[in-house]
Amino acid sequence: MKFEKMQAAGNDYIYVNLFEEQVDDPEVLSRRVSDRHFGVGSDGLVLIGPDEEGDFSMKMYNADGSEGAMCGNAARCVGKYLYERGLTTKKEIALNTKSGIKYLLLTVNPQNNKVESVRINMGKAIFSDSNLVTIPEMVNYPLSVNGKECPITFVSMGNPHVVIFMDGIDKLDIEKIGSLIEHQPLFPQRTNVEFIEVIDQSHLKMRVWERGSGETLACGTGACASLVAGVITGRCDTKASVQLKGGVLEIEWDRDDNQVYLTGDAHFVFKGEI
Ligand SMILES: N[C@H](CCC[C@H](N)C(=O)O)C(=O)O
Repeated sequence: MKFEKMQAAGNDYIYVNLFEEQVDDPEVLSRRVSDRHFGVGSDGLVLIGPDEEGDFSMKMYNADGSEGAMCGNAARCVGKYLYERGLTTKKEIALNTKSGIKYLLLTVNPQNNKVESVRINMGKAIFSDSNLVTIPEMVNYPLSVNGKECPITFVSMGNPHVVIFMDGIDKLDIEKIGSLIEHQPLFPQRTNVEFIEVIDQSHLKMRVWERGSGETLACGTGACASLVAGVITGRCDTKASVQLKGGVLEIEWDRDDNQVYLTGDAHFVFKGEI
């Protein structure tokens, strides 16, 4: 099976083109390729395929094999893959995901015809979803973690996110606290967790603990959820740069229409065959 490894802000996935390859058990394949010692090494697996409703489809799996409904960093990589590998000449692509159709806008360098950045309409930020969280509208909700009260804000971007504003995120024991929150019974499908330091109104610094993959260098949906949580708790503007371990993402929330936009780059790392 042929694959390509791509990364966006250091969030790396193995990409398989279903127009050419067949994948029978994506959950097993994701666990196998993601392993950084016994596999290729990635945060998960992404499958690119045909679609009846949108132009193409994207499916994403975490490193533990669980399926994620949406992935902002992978969606940008898929845009670059589709254009540069010749599957489309469109610069506006409707990508169908488990959380609905997302619209991608590619910025292409006319000199070399390479995709320099991708802007995605990530859709609505949702504050209550009984499938994802048992308490509606958790804004600065005092969650008890390890016997300590920790104010959390819940935002779904199609997938669940818990946002925590705090100082000193560099020193945080994210393995411990991230995993504890991921598995809280409040979140029936587990949750992604973002730790945010507010630099100023338009600059956030973030570390992320991803459901099913552990700490990753970036999370697009997480950056969107964090900006929205920052706005509703009065900490930042509706447009901000989010600095992650693996790069910077630009996020904008059109509050009137409740549409969140994510912009950032995407890169090929290598091609391989297993
Ligand atoms: N890294 C991804 C999100 C993966 C989410 C996944 N961990 C889940 O919801 O289970 C992003 O850029 O949006």
